[in-house]
Amino acid sequence: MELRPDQRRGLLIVLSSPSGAGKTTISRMLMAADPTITMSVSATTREPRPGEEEGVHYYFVSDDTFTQMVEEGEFAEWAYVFDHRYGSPKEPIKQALKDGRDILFDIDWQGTQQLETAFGNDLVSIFILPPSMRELERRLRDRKTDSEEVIEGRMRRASGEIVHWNEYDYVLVNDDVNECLAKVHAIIAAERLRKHRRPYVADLARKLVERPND
Ligand SMILES: Nc1ncnc2c1ncn2[C@@H]1O[C@H](COP(=O)(O)OP(=O)(O)OP(=O)(O)O)[C@@H](O)[C@H]1O
Ligand SMILES: Nc1nc2c(ncn2[C@@H]2O[C@H](COP(=O)(O)O)[C@@H](O)[C@H]2O)c(=O)[nH]1
Repeated sequence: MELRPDQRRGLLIVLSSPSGAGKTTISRMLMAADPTITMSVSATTREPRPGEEEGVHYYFVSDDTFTQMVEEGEFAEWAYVFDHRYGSPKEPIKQALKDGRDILFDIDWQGTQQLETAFGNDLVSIFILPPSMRELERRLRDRKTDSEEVIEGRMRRASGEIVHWNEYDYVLVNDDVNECLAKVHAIIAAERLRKHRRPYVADLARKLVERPND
């Protein structure tokens, strides 16, 4: 079959950060700017926040349902985060890779490690740092979605997430959100051009060498 110049493998794009650093905000801006990217919708055992919709932000499931999903091998990765379980369904990932579409994950470091093991070269991982712990706490409070107890728990666990920064391909500081978003766009644009994702260039180079007079 003839290869098209723009034909390439789909990309798994992972965003991780301590809670409140801005991955959800950046993911939504990215999706609005580039509708070719699909968001991976996780399943979680936590309660929905005001405004969160079933099947859009998460699949909200009971503990028993989550256990059943794990046992039936429905997750590409899953982990305990902040006393709840969260997992990325496997099927949409397989479909996206097959169709050459990019899929975006807002997951923690444990999930990133599992996806890296499973998908290796198809994954690009980005860690987002807040400019300071004080600003991280301000953002969590300003969001007004969590109780004092939840905010304190997330702040206590922030450094446990941040220590994994060096396991990621890229590390960005989300100070000005538009600047950070522009850097995420630049990373994705460059990653899409990497030679191992583009069978056309390998094929063209081979033909140019084999048939220099064509
Ligand atoms: N660069 C920024 N400057 C100021 N506020 C920001 C910035 N980026 C995000 N925020 C705000 O910080 C709050 C937390 O952001 P967001 O919900 O995107 O974080 P998160 O990393 O996805 O958190 P979680 O892991 O809990 O889902 C939101 O109210 C968001 O509007
Ligand atoms: N390993 C996974 N982590 C996930 C997944 N979905 C979300 N998350 C991470 O959980 C925390 C908390 O999220 P919140 O929506 O309750 O604020 C955050 O760090 C997410 O990145 C998942 O499927 N797997």
